[in-house]
Amino acid sequence: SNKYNIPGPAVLPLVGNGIDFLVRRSQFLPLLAKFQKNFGDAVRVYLFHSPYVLLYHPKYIEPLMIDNDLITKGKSYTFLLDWLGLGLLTSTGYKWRSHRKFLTPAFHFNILQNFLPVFIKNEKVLIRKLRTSYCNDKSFDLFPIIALTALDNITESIMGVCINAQENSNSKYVQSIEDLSQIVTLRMRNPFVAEEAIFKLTPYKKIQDKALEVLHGQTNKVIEIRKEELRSANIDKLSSDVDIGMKNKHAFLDLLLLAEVDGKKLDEEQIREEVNTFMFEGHDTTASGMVFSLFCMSKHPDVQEKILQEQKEILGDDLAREPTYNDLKKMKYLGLVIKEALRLYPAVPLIQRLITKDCELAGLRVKKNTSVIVDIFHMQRHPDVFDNPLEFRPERFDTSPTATANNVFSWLSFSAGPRNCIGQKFAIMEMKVTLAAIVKNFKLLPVDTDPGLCSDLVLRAENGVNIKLAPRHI
Ligand code: HEM
Repeated sequence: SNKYNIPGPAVLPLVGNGIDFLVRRSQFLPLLAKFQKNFGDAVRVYLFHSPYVLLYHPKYIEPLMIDNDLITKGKSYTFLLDWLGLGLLTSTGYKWRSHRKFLTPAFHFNILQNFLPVFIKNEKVLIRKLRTSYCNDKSFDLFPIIALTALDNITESIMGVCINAQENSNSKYVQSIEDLSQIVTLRMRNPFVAEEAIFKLTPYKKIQDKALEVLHGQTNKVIEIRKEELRSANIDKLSSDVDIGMKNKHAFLDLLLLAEVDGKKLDEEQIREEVNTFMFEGHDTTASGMVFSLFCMSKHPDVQEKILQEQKEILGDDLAREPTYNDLKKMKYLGLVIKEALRLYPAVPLIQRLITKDCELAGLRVKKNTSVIVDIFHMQRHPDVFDNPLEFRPERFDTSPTATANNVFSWLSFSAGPRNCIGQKFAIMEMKVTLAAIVKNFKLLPVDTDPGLCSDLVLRAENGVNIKLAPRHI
């Protein structure tokens, strides 16, 4: 019997609907679309004996996102634990609450302003790379290139350590992130490989171990470099809370290394968990966001012209001038372009919560221990939520939106409620700096291949996100 008043496909003994989920990575989003088409905006499925509910409409999603008790992440996040441990993304309860409170000041806009020179420096390296190696008749995949820019941005800003990944073009780190993301999401879909005993027998286990060695090696290196800098400067504690909040004498990493939570410094493991979490969550997301924004722009030359026009209005005669924080705030149209690109191509396409108490979501009965998948990707393409949802039209966010689109829960690219993205302002700032520079320097030309979208933790593309570049002269 269905103790849920939620429709879904017929459930087989033992495997549940697990067989349906055995699809190629680029077929997972289409599978979720098929469930929505067949059963509506809320669908119940079972992966083996574990119940999942898929939500596609803001009316069901809103009550979930605003509930201060429903802050525990879904079952699928367990596959991230070997990599990220229980950092801010994956933890719950008191640990999450106290770390969130403790880390929030590090994302105050006073601090973010100090990152502007970092973003500009790395944008310049990117422009030089693009001009010398990619500005020709050949199409190329943006993702690995932009991922290195984003990696340098996060490492140098919040970690306070310079690794020059763009110039050393050591893409072992980026490759490892991609390998791990694919393995982790495979385990989220495939209930067989999900089992630790089976996973260990597959070749994926070896690939995962190798990738973890690279990623953890990198985070350990970053922590060691910063520790050494603090040691040689004789700094062993923060002189006051305002060091972080207002004056930014210290990077985010120093907060982890020096500050106290409940009268105690964080232990080594807690520090590593947060560094791994922020290194990943702080660069792969913005990389995806920038790459798909550029992809959308490549198909819309008029949008590029409008961005350029806005740049001219803001920067005046000298289009090559470095933008100030104030200039960034004035880039309203570019902001709309990013918002619209993230609507169609949300960098985090799916999120999940574990329901920790029997509850009702706008009439849906959801039992304790159900994992609820919020399908941000399809919700943001829902024809009841956005007019002509597949059309790329940045202006849609400018004029008064339709009644349903007005709901803040109809645009969830950064999630909402207590577990929303802590890095939203950081991300928008980084994306504005980088995207404006690219549009000023190049014409983006479309390439006619289907990217083959994959929800591999962040939105990626099986066939790459390809464009061509032609020079502009500014
Ligand atoms: C375009 C860029 C970004 C997008 C679309 C994005 C999106 C999201 C989303 C949807 C969540 C909720 C995840 C969940 O419920 O499991 C989230 C959480 C989070 N994001 Fe972002 N993010 C972006 C950039 C960043 C950046 C730049 C940072 C760090 C500097 C960051 C750090 C985090 C962290 C730590 C969390 C967990 C917060 C918590 O649970 O308290 N993100 N992000």
